Amino acid sequence: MYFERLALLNWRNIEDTELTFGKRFNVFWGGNAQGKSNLLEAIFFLGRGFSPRGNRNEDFIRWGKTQAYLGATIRDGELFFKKEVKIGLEARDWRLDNRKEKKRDCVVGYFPDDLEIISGNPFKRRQFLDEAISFISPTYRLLLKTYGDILQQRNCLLKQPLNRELLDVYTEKIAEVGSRIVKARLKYLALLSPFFEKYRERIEDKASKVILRYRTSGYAVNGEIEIGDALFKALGDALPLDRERGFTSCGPHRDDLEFIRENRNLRSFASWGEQKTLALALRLAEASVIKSTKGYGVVILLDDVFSDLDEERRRFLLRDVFREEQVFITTTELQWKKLLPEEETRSFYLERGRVIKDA
Ligand SMILES: Nc1ncnc2c1ncn2[C@@H]1O[C@H](COP(=O)(O)OP(=O)(O)OP(=O)(O)O)[C@@H](O)[C@H]1O
Repeated sequence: MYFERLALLNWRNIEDTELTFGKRFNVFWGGNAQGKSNLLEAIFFLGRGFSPRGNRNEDFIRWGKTQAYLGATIRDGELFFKKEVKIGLEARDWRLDNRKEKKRDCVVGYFPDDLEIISGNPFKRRQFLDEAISFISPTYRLLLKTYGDILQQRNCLLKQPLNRELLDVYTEKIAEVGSRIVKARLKYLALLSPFFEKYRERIEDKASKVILRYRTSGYAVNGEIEIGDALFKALGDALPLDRERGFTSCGPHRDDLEFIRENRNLRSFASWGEQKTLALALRLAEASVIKSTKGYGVVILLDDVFSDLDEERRRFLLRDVFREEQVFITTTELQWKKLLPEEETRSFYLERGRVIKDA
């Protein structure tokens, strides 16, 4: 699958632009704050249906305007389709070949905000897991929705005078649906971890491994007791405190993913450089899981990755990792461009939201 054309109107600082991309490497370059990441974000938004940089319509729309438009022609083997979205201040209108439909495509992006997956609060890591799993398993998305609804109802009940019978029904439901979420996350981590370690090894300076460890919020997942039973018991034990606080304190909505090196949680110890390479390894692993489970290619977006990598690592990414995918790269300097195959590379120079050179 690859993006053949992209049209943008009033998307962030980009006024009105139409671009034709190459099947392999597409480089957006220029000075700081010219619109490179905005362009990359537009591709991600069209591909996946949400932005990695926020969710407010008014932020996507060019300041002073009331509507933005993105449209792309996407090729998939012999097929091609047109995907569009109009973003108003209040609503989004998705179209697929002129039909009202929203489709999720195989786009994986590394953006600088991804550092928060390593060092930010647990919500960021749960969000990473949930988005990645939902993409390969649409039923997981439904499961999350169901869980969210039950949780909300249980939290309401916790705040009301005790209705033990009804509360027990919701506790059972939380344990049942919650355990399915936890199992899906553990299964996903088992798929992700070997890829993550493979990429980490190649793009980090450190030899010591990083283990991805799922941390539950007060219930066991050690195989000795069924996860649903363990969660049910933990929910029961926490009930007096949960009623005092008015919310459910254990379950997948409170769990975390830990990055452990030499018994230390990197959330508190990773340097900025480590956070960056680990987050990059994680996104590359996410793409590899999609390829291995779905069996088809992924469009890769890399926002400001190359400036901090040495030549060996750049070469590894460009030659060993991305052998056939369409790759979009943003950069402020082009010294490393010689590593890209000239005949398979297109460059787009950006200045104040306008693409002024298409080499
Ligand atoms: N809704 C909007 N309307 C107009 N301009 C916007 C909007 N949202 C963001 N911008 C501006 O777009 C500009 C370009 O942002 P972008 O993140 O694409 O920069 P960049 O070229 O990737 O720069 P860097 O190399 O520094 O990351 C910024 O100055 C930002 O303030």
